[in-house]
Amino acid sequence: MSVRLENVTVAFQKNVKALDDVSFTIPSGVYGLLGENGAGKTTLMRVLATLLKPSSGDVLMNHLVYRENNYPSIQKKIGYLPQELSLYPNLTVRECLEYLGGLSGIPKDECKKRLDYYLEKTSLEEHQKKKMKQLSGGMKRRVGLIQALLNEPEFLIVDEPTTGLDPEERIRIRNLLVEFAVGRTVLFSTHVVEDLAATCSQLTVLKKGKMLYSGSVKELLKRAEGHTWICRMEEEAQVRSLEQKYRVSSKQIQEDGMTVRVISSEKPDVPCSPAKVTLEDAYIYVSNFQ
Ligand SMILES: Nc1ncnc2c1ncn2[C@@H]1O[C@H](COP(=O)(O)OP(=O)(O)OP(=O)(O)O)[C@@H](O)[C@H]1O
Repeated sequence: MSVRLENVTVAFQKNVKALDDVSFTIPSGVYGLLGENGAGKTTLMRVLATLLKPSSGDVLMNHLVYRENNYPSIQKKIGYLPQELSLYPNLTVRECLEYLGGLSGIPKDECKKRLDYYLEKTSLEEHQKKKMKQLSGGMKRRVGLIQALLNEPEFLIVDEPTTGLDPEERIRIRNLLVEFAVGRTVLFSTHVVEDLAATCSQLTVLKKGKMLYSGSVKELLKRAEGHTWICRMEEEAQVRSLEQKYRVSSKQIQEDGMTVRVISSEKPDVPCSPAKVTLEDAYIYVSNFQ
């Protein structure tokens, strides 16, 4: 399954475009959607989930065009984890998911099997008898993910699925999404670059509604090659002056001074050496220099 956006624009008010002429194709596997706050990620996902009609442009799921008469067949193939989801506070985790499974028309025995599997995969087995209102934020996020997975959709759309999860749970959820994506399409939106570095080989970068990059992680890394530097500074004042001139992506204090990572089109005019590009560097490079 592949999903294609063609010149999609969403304008909430005149002159304010949450998405501005965005075109790219989401093939099967895990596909990343990266962008700062307000970049347009949630808007794009809502369009893909059929919850929002674009002001102009088209979306196609394989050859099926996103039009109201096609929505029922499109929606059957979609699972969606929105950024905010409130589920029945007085039901237990299991009751809530069984109810949602029933609404999706999943046969009872099959629903039970899937629930056992996904509750184990998301480490929620021991919490399944808790009421939804008793769960922590990270647990609610995982229940939300199960509701999106339960129907085993061909196209899974997940909006920041790892928010509020501890490091071990993050890794488990990322691995679950990679496993789930075999033979399916998963759109994974986040502003945590690390999550995408670990899961996907292709992505789109958005900024203020515009598409800055769409393609492979490899090609994105290549773009920042020769523009990432490691500078060694001895004094805090030197670091401050470097920060005023260049885009600093990270700083590390060491015994003999400070190591500063700089993203710059030209070699900084301080002692420095080229660094191996990370996805975070490449993201900062395309977001600021292209
Ligand atoms: N219903 C709405 N009405 C008016 N403006 C909106 C609406 N929804 C979103 N916007 C605006 O559209 C832009 C994109 O918002 P969106 O929520 O899609 O960004 P995002 O990339 O998901 O951000 P975040 O990472 O903070 O969740 C923002 O400027 C936002 O204020």
